[in-house]
Amino acid sequence: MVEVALTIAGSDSGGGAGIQADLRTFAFHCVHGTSVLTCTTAQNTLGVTRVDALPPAAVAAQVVAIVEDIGVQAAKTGMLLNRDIIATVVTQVEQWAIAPLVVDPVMVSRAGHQLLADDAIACLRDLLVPLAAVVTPNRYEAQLLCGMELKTLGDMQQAAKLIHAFGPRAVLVKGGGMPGALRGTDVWFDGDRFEVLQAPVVPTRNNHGTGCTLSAAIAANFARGYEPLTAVRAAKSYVTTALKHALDIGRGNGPVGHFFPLLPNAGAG
Ligand SMILES: Nc1ncnc2c1ncn2[C@@H]1O[C@H](COP(=O)(O)OP(=O)(O)OP(=O)(O)O)[C@@H](O)[C@H]1O
Ligand SMILES: Cc1ncc(COP(=O)(O)O)c(N)n1
Repeated sequence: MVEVALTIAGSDSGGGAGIQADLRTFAFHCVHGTSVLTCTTAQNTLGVTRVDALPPAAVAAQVVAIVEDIGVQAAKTGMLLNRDIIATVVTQVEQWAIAPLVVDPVMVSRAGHQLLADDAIACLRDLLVPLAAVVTPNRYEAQLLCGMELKTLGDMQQAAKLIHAFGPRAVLVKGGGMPGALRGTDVWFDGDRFEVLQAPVVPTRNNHGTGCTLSAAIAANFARGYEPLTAVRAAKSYVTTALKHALDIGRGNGPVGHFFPLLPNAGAG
């Protein structure tokens, strides 16, 4: 059987994050990737210069085309941009019972560009997050979702608990934006147990797309039938390897290397 995963996300013209990172991640995991585009970004390693939304009806039609014919074993959401697109995605996920769903609550790019309208945060939190098998906020997104500042491991655990109360089955608070050794540390909470997932900090500025890659790898592992925590552990290990093989391209933050670990003479970025 061929496993199929779906990403509902934005396009990154520079190829480092968004749909492009998700599809490469699915392919690396030998899972067929389907995609629903929510918007295009004019983007490179330095930042985002323009964002154009797709009409919500175009988003809905892409979902229908995929689920009516192909079907998916797991899905993830990334950049959803605005309230109308979020509401459309929620309707489609519910109507077609798309599950398990990984929600990456993308809000701001690594370079500081806003990727979600201010008035859409509550909509994402109240309508989409409760449908998630796993929601994967980074430091900044966790702060916006639960209203507390994150400085320590204890703060990450507290935030995971607060976000769990919004209704997802599990929360993974990611540490890429945390200080010191916490940069490679993520916190898992499923309502029952906490788990601290640790990886050595990879000393590279080429970290564009880490969050997209992690959530896509979790979805791919779900499609392959992994249990949630097993899916997350394997995905974290993949991101660490991809970071070690990040690409030194452009003048800003280059992308992680999704396939480069496989190539002979793959150099670390
Ligand atoms: N320098 C690093 N060394 C090791 N692991 C890292 C590093 N930076 C990020 N990570 C890991 O990468 C994953 C993604 O976390 P991060 O906090 O960077 O997400 P994000 O900010 O959503 O990413 P994105 O850049 O796609 O928005 C997490 O597992 C995190 O621990
Ligand atoms: C289309 C799109 N989706 C997601 C991100 C977040 O990734 P990052 O924080 O690495 O910029 C992005 N920059 N662009």
